Amino acid sequence: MTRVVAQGTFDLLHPGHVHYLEDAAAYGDELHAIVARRTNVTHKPAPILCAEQRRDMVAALDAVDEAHLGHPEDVFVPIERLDPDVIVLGFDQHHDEADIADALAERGIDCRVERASARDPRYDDELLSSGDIVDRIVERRGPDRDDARDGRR
Ligand SMILES: Cc1cc2nc3c(=O)[nH]c(=O)nc-3n(C[C@H](O)[C@H](O)[C@H](O)COP(=O)(O)O)c2cc1C
Ligand SMILES: Nc1ncnc2c1ncn2[C@@H]1O[C@H](COP(=O)(O)OP(=O)(O)OP(=O)(O)O)[C@@H](O)[C@H]1O
Repeated sequence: MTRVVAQGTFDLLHPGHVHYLEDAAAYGDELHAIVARRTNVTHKPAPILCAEQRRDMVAALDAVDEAHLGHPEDVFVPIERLDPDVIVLGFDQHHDEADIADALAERGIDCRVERASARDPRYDDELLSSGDIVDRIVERRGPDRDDARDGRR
């Protein structure tokens, strides 16, 4: 049984996330997704949604066998617990394969590191970035929005 791990923030889910997780799942028999804690997302604006909601949405995807809240402090705690055969990084994830491989070796974890492919937009108006989705929401529903939702939540 080949166990695969994928990870990410997974704030506002989009087809790019689905592609990544399906790509990762193809590396083995069982895919575990680790959902980043807000405090560990320091390389970009913090996610809008809480970790539990982001975990639940990832868990609902067919490609994912189990989704886990990431460890608040040590990103290798879930890795040591799951003991995966493969860790698949996202196509643009800010982690270096060699650094991860070295960290795994230091911990005596026998696991290879792969990188998933990108999903390119299929439709003119497709948004394949959680951040871009947030930006569009602000643009269309923000304080100086033109399609005001008067009186509604
Ligand atoms: C091997 C690995 C294990 C990770 N484990 C955790 C974790 O336990 N807790 C956590 O908050 N984030 C964890 N992360 C996620 C990172 O914290 C980082 O925020 C995440 O990779 C965000 O990537 P993104 O910008 O693609 O969403 C892990 C990342 C990797 C590569
Ligand atoms: N278009 C895409 N194609 C393939 N993988 C993607 C795509 N978009 C995101 N991913 C992957 O999904 C994982 C989680 O990404 P993340 O949660 O950072 O979402 P994001 O949409 O990339 O966020 P943002 O664009 O706001 O940084 C990462 O490993 C990332 O590489």
